[in-house]
Amino acid sequence: MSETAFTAQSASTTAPSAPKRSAVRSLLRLWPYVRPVRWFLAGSTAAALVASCAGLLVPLVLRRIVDGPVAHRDPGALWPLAGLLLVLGLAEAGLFGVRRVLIARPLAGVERTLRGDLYAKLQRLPVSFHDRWASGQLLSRATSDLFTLRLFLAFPLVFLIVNTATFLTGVAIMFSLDWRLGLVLVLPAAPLILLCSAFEARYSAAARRAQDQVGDLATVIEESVLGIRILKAFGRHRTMARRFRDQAEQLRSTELRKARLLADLWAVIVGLPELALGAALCLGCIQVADGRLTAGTLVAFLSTALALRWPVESLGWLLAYSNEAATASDRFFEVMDTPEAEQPAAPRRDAPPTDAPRPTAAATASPDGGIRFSGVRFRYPDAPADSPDLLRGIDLHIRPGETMALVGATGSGKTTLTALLPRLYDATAGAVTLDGTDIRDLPRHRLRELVAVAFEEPTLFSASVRENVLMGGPDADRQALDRALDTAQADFTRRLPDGLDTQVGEQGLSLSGGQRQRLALARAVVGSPAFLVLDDPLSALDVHTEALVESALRRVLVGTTALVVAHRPSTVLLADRVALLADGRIAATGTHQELLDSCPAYRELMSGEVAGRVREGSTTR
Ligand SMILES: Nc1ncnc2c1ncn2[C@@H]1O[C@H](COP(=O)(O)OP(=O)(O)OP(=O)(O)O)[C@@H](O)[C@H]1O
Repeated sequence: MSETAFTAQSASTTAPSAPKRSAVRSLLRLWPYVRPVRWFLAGSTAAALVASCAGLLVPLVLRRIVDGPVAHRDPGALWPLAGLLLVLGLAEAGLFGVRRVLIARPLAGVERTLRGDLYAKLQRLPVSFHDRWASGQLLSRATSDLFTLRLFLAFPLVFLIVNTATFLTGVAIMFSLDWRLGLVLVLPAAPLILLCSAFEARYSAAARRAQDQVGDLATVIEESVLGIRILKAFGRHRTMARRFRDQAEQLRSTELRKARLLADLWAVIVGLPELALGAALCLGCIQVADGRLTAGTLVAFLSTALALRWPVESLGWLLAYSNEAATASDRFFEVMDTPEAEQPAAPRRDAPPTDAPRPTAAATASPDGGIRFSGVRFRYPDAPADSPDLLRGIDLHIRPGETMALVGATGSGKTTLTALLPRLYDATAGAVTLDGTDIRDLPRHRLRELVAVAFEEPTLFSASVRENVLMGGPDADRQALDRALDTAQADFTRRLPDGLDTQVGEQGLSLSGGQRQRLALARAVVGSPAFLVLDDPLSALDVHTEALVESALRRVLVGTTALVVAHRPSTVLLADRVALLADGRIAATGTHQELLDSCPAYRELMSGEVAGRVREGSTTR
């Protein structure tokens, strides 16, 4: 992978965003995931609803107490009513507890399913998708966004329903107690509704910005952690810290904007009903003084109004959280809706059966055998529109059992060409065949069995040495594993504290570059692949180890058809023939000596000391 490619990748810190849809529509898209737990959700909502309504009965009991035992000075009649209050309180508390128990486990399951689907989708999406999306954006979608969705299903969704129902029931009770006082209290509803809809539009824009900024921040943190050595070595940690601070500052501003919006809404949501309550209190007192209302009814009315404070005041928080959940849902489905463009094509009529025995170099000596690129063109999806294709008609045949070195100037497209073979990218025109079969006709798993790859940048996973190597051939036995480690001169692994069971840290950070490269090479050869792609696999090795690996690798290459990207003459020497890539085409092929004799561009590429060393080396092969 060239430096330019890295820059392109890391620069795309903000993921493409989808068209805006309403919060309700965004949330409704979650229905397929919620459907399996709908009865738990309904049960939980019902429990909360009954609990809330039990709370609303309290003012009615209070009215009886005030107009009965209190007005008539009859303490004896108080006990049954006090008992009833106690039962109502206990029922309310108990039912809210039941609600939580009912919903906790099913919703954890929903979150797990969402996360599992997102992860599977990320695995299926083509490499070009990952080139475009910053990893922090994907990380934040898989973690904080899904957490937001679970919390929304557990609280705001339930309480939006419960609080609305409680509010309507409470208003009905207040109107039945005294319609004039009821009217005074519901008057602020109209401006509140208008305010809420204005709030929704503004808040959802801020919520989207904040969640995207969290993703950008995660990208900066991830890059800083992975690139800590480079940052320290170049003394760039302050620059990165400044970038982090800037991003964190932007996020802080957005969060403050959200808080301000919420505070404004909150002030009105709390202030208006308080004013209405004060007015109702004055009016109620006048009515009691006039004898048109009993004291008990006024107490019941005011208690009901106070009981409705939480449903009304929580509205701001519920709306805000629902908006964040709608944004999280949008962000989740932006990934899920991305087409997996590079679907396996329908097998062609002349395609071999997928369970055909694994071809070997010896068994495939037909003229069509080996690897053939025919008229292959390729351009990256995000390449500038006015730029020419990177590969502009590649015609190259690597015969069965042959090792072909691919050389070319830096940035000429060597890595890109090798990436077409395991279909990390698909050619935009032309065809690549393996033993005569178009690679698009091979199921992915079959293709990956046939072709093994070792990249210049060796990536290791947080797993044992054994697991890392066996990724290249899960069925390989102990001898095959030992052979692969010997080929890659990776006997250092046996001296690690736990031998092959030693965990190598994230990205193999605890190993040296050369050690990682050797493990990546062992991974490529462990499955005895029919076709091998090596992208400058020995670049990090010292001269002595390189010579040892080369001599062992020659024995492996005899049995496979291989394409080896070569920057160094010593790597060219591994090959039977060399292909020169220039201007998006194969400019020349031949043995190293033939090209040196006949191709000035090749001579130039291998000029000076390099050519001399190669010539020397070729005589010793
Ligand atoms: N993922 C990508 N998206 C867009 N453009 C890319 C991507 N990867 C590479 N490129 C572009 O393709 C060109 C060829 O890159 P490639 O890595 O194939 O070259 P190379 O010949 O292997 O270079 P080197 O010898 O330096 O490794 C680069 O100039 C780069 O601009």
